[in-house]
Amino acid sequence: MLKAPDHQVAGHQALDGHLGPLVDDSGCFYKPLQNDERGSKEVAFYEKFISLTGIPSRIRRFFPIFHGTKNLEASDGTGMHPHLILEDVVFGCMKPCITDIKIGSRTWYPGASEDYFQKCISKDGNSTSVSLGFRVSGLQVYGSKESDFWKPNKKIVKSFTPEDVRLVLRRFVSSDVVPGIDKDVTPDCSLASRVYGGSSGVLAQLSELKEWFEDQTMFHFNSCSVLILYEKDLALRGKSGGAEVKLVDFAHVVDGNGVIDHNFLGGLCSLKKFISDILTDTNKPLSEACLPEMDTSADGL
Ligand SMILES: Nc1ncnc2c1ncn2[C@@H]1O[C@H](COP(=O)(O)OP(=O)(O)OP(=O)(O)O)[C@@H](O)[C@H]1O
Ligand SMILES: O=P(O)(O)O[C@@H]1[C@H](O)[C@H](O)[C@@H](OP(=O)(O)O)[C@H](OP(=O)(O)O)[C@H]1O
Repeated sequence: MLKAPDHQVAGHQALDGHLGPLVDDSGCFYKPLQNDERGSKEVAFYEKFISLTGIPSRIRRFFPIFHGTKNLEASDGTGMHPHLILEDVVFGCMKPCITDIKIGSRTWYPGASEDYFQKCISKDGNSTSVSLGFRVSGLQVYGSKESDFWKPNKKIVKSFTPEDVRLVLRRFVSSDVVPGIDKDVTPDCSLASRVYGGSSGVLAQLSELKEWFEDQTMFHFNSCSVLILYEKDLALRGKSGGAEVKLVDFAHVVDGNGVIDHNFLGGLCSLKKFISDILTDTNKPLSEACLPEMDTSADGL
């Protein structure tokens, strides 16, 4: 039985008669091919990627497993439509905390139409992409109580300033979540070392990915996202929470032509620095930690 995903945080959604991804109960995520060349470009990327023999498994694990394509009844009611069959990276999670972070200070790609280029330039400049080299595209965070949950809407996410991003990445690893706009609550970051730290935590995974990006010149991952996810209840119980970093959205990947993807690499370095600052701060007494200034102008924070 196919249904809209319970834990999607960004992108096109299969709600209210729109075309969006579906999931089944055996761990597959079906992403509809977008009707323009984006869909076929994403399929071409996955096909090429799985055919390459030189990519080590420590890097492959960052990519959802690809099982080909299939015609399925589209979520918008328009009939059969081709879908990518991907591994559902949150399959089996009960309370996954997830954030989708679009990497790169620019999201346009060489050869894009003037309209697309202008759209990207505007979105990049009006978000943290240009200033930070990445932007948060969406997130959901659970708290320690059953009812605690925060999934800010698109409008709020789009208004995030660099300081908001600092705060959000701290809230993401705090035991309690304050939904909405309570600006007086300082995130406790009590799960930071379990989720972001350690030999298999988010920072270590980002470092592994960065090392690959310092060398790989096959692809340029324009407008691609890093998903960071972990299971809240496990982390609250003192475990790592199975923290994982995944890459998604390859509709604008182009040939690297023997040049490193400095746009992606720069964004990754910047994200790593944000995460490592949180880890450094959580190892300091609170009085010495560089907590972000609360931005009282941003609705929803
Ligand atoms: N393989 C996957 N398993 C589980 N969830 C996924 C997977 N791929 C994507 N998602 C979820 O779907 C969201 C959107 O994914 P993606 O960026 O691929 O879609 P899109 O519609 O192309 O987005 P955009 O509008 O940014 O181009 C992600 O933020 C994530 O929540
Ligand atoms: O940031 P938002 O508001 O969620 O906007 C979407 C986001 O920029 C996507 O990256 C983009 O898809 P592409 O990157 O594939 O162009 C999509 O374009 P679309 O609306 O034309 O599908 C936008 O709607």
